[in-house]
Amino acid sequence: MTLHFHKYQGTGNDFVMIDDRAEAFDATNQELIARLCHRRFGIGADGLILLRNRPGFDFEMVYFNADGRPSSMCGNGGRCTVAFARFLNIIGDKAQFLAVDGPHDARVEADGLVHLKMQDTAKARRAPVHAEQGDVFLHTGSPHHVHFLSPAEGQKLEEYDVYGAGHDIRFDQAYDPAGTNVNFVQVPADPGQPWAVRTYERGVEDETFSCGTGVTAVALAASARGAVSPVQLSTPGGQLQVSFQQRPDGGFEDVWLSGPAVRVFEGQLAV
Ligand SMILES: N[C@H](CCC[C@H](N)C(=O)O)C(=O)O
Repeated sequence: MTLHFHKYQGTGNDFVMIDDRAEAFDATNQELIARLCHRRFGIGADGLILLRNRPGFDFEMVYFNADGRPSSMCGNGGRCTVAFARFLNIIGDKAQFLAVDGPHDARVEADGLVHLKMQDTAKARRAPVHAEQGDVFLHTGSPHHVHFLSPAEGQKLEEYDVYGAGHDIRFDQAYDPAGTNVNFVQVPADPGQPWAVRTYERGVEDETFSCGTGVTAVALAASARGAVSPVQLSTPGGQLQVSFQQRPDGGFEDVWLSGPAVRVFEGQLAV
């Protein structure tokens, strides 16, 4: 069988994207998905996304991590799927699609900027590990542990051992059995400045260039440290913005993740 695919990236978080409206792709074939995502033996990506038809919605997004397993919501992947749907002329500049965590509204601007509405999010709670360092946990469609680097420790985000520290937290038994993604944040001198984030991603089992649900979790957690909507976030893969309204119960609604989503190339592969 010949597989026709497109490669997309959203601030460096990259995906194999497949127009699977015919539902010809075997979504149960974990080995194939992992092989397609493999950086040496395959196309190479942080995840694989199927765009499928779904009655009542413009489309459905089915997301798999690079390990080949179905996963929770992917924010950057959602933005890329909206850009892909626009490229396929399935949508105009607005969309409503179904993902694993429910319906999402989205808007695409002429310059390619994609705004994705995220699910309402409960307020940050003490993380089950490293709470003494002020670490918090939020679920923004995917689970996220957030660690704010402490200036007193003189830590610099660009020198931080994101893989080592991230791996330890991701596999800590306190997060069993599902695990979590792990975000490390440099607090800006002025909360109105960009918040720098690096993320260890579950299911990729490595640092990614950015994580959409991750920067969303960071922006919401940063609201308790002076950040005001819209929050600018800088990641190794580029700039993202998160806007939100805070609810009286401390939770968040009207949460939007905004940033670029780029079609890098398309290709065919015998599978
Ligand atoms: N690896 C994540 C899913 C993808 C999240 C990330 N790529 C994003 O943009 O939100 C997890 O297993 O929870």
